[in-house]
Amino acid sequence: MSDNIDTNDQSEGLYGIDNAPNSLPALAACARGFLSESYDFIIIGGGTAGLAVAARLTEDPDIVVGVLEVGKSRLDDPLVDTPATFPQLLGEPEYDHCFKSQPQEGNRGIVHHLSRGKALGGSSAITYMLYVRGSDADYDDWADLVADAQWSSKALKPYMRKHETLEKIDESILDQTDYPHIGEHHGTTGPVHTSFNDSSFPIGDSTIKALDEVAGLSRKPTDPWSGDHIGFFNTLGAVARSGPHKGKRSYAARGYFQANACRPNLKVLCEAQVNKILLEDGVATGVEFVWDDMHETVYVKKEVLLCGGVINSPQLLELSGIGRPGVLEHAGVECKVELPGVGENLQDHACAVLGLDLKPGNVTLDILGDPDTMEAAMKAYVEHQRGPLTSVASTQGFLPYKSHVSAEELENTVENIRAIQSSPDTTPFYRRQLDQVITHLESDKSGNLQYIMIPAGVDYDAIGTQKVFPPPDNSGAHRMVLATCLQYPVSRGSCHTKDSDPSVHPAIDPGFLKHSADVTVLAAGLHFAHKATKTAHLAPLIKERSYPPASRNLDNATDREEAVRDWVMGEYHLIGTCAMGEVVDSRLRVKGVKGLRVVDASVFPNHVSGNICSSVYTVAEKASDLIKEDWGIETEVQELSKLKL
Ligand SMILES: Cc1cc2nc3c(=O)[nH]c(=O)nc-3n(C[C@H](O)[C@H](O)[C@H](O)COP(=O)(O)OP(=O)(O)OC[C@H]3O[C@@H](n4cnc5c(N)ncnc54)[C@H](O)[C@@H]3O)c2cc1C
Repeated sequence: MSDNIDTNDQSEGLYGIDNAPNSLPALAACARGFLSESYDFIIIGGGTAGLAVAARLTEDPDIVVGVLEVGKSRLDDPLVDTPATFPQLLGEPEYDHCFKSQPQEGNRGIVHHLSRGKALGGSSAITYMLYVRGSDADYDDWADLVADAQWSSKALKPYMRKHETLEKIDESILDQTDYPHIGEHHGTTGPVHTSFNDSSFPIGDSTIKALDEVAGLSRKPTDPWSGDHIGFFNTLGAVARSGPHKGKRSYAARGYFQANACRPNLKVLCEAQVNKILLEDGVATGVEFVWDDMHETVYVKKEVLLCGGVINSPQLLELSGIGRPGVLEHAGVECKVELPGVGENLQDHACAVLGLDLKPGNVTLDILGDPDTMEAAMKAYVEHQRGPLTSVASTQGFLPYKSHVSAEELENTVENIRAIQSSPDTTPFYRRQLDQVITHLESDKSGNLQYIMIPAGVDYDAIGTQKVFPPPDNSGAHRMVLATCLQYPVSRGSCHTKDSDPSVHPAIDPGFLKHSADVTVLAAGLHFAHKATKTAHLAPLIKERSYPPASRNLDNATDREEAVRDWVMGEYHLIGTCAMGEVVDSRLRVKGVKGLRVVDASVFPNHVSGNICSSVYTVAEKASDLIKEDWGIETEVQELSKLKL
């Protein structure tokens, strides 16, 4: 790790203030308090991106920002703060919007529960906290799609660093072979703290060795956060390891909001549901919201910034009359701005899994089912803010699809995709996206497939309730899951409002396995993972495979594809429903409307390889500078450009 990282340095002032309620003056107690201000910017959604933008814009004391968030503040809620308790948040309406998908035809008609954070901090409050970045090619793809070099990997790197504080690796990790990192690609003063677990399971090391062996890899990625993450390693988590929030989740509400909650020019109203963006002559002038059953209106002096996330941002555009005319007519909403891309291009990373029961003597998080061990873990957490309750599932890595298949198989997969490109129904945008997917498939360096080892069991019947990660029981059994996740899907879904009533959830189709090329690629990944379980590093540790069932012979190609069709789940990485290039321009302004931008995961024009929260923070940091530039507010761009990258 670079010597210049001082994790105790809180001088930036973005982190680590007292958490007592009276230290959060920016949190409005009621709608009247919120409405007593007049705002330059209104931000819809105090989530991952929304709070980042609010923090950056209010660095200028003359800019007044109001944030409306439908969820509650969960600052100091132990279920949010304690990394190991994240599964308990999923499927709980107090924390999760609990969306449901349309039946997924590519996946046996299954209806998926789609978690989205409903809290100050949004989905960053309920993630499993893996801190991963995309590869350089991903952001260069964005820049190509929107014809704007400002979105290239080179241009975004300062923003990757800006949101992060990399913490020191724990001294108790003696063998650091699988913990690669180089300081120069990491931030030292950002609001989001990232760290490695302070303990590890031997099964994680065995898994990395097994995956390395089957991949034929002898090298480790130099720094998987540098833009090249091919290979297997222990990843970072968004968990603080020092300071007043040691051992807790590091997320937008903590790093971007709480740290700035004394700013007089920032107001946040929670439990406020925005129902509509007001448009006058093509200009966004304010929003209508409901708080405690009261309908309120707030007007804005400069811009409305829509940060409602990948489901609610397109829904709100449509409820406000911006979108595809047929969709709006069907929902009973008058069309004010025709914008056919709204709600289209929905993508997620679909995952297939191998469930493995381990032989006695192996230890996973299931150990927490033993009351004595749990008591010891709680003690370590309460007294020292460390131990298994502060851990994330860190064993993971990426490989190119090309490394898994023969030249002929690769060609067949590519031909299958080219067939879509030649269809007259394929939009020019999708055609160009598919060019990028093909380039990734043909590359030796592209992370088409991500592998994640979860040291715990999964309930395969719970996909519709999101209770897929059951609490550990006291049976003494130890289980692990090896997930294979598709990073550049060909399939596209959509998210459209069904009704002019904002409380009706939109129709959400994540499009899992809609196109057979996605099944082919995932099945190749599943084969690779299956082979890893047969190596001398893993085979002696495994009692039996619990999933897919033994009736699926994973040495057989047809069975592998059927196994993928039987069960996939999303990686919670929904993106793209207000895509840059289609719905917003490269300055994130909604096309055909003045005074309205979208800033959240919905603007990603195409998918990236890896978990996406870091990319959302990066987009928000970039957007903040774009907004500042457009309004003549001083930015840090010059200062950033001086940083050595
Ligand atoms: C369960 C889960 C696990 C994940 N795990 C990881 C992980 O380990 N690593 C990783 O990198 N990524 C992970 N992700 C993905 C990542 O967290 C999200 O992609 C990212 O946080 C999305 O940020 P956003 O700003 O687009 O939306 P959000 O953070 O969801 O913010 C949207 C906000 O808008 C609010 N809102 C919506 N509608 C309205 C309205 N009408 N009025 C007022 N407020 C509204 C919402 O309540 C929410 O707070 C995970 C996501 C989930 C859901």
